[in-house]
Amino acid sequence: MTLLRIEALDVFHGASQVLRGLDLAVAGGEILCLMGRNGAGKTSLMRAIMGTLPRRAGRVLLDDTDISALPAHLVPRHGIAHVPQGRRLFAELTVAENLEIGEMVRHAGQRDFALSLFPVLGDRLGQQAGTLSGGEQTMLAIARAICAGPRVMLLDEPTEGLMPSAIATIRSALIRLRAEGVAVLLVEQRAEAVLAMADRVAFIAQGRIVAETPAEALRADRALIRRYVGLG
Ligand SMILES: Nc1ncnc2c1ncn2[C@@H]1O[C@H](COP(=O)(O)OP(=O)(O)OP(=O)(O)O)[C@@H](O)[C@H]1O
Repeated sequence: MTLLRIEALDVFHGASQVLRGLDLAVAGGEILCLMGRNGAGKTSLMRAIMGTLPRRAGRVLLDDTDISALPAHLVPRHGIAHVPQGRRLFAELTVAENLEIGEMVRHAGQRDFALSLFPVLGDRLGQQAGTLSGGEQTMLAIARAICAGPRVMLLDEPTEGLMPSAIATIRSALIRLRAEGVAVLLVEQRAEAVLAMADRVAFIAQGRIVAETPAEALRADRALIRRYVGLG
């Protein structure tokens, strides 16, 4: 069942239009990977869903409820969590304090679940977030998002630049979230990662979705990825 639906979204940066009538839907229990060239509008889409980038036109629906009019700070309370590029942790605060900030969003009682996905964080609750390794910081950003009890999770290239062991842990966590019925929208550029996780793949170019396909079709014919990313 569709949890997140984006309809005819127009977004501008100043005078330049970065999303053009963009439509996209993500179901609960689905990992949808968004692929596209640099500057295609992937990050802008995530920010527009969260309301941190203004929308000129179009709607964002969560479970058929229009949340477009909500101020950005209320969007997470409705169950959409965002793990942005750069993670936006509170570097001076401890692991435990960062998790508490996630919990304050919805009091969802998800801390133990989040820590079960990333046991290393449980061993480091008193450590300052800024002193964690890159992979651990990404795990903390995802764990903090999970603490808010999301039904929809947006992640912007979470495994970029990480070691294979951290990537594997994060991948397992996203697969667990899918099993819990969360709708996962993942910006991911590397074909291997997409093929390992995605149920469906949407390709964005110049602010529009130019193709959508079951990941199965890409697994059967990997050359399709290059063709689709080159579209537009
Ligand atoms: N703050 C900004 N001010 C003006 N233009 C911006 C701003 N942020 C992004 N843009 C422009 O909007 C377009 C879409 O950028 P966006 O970051 O959404 O793309 P992206 O697909 O996420 O790219 P990348 O893979 O490089 O992160 C690009 O042309 C970019 O130059």
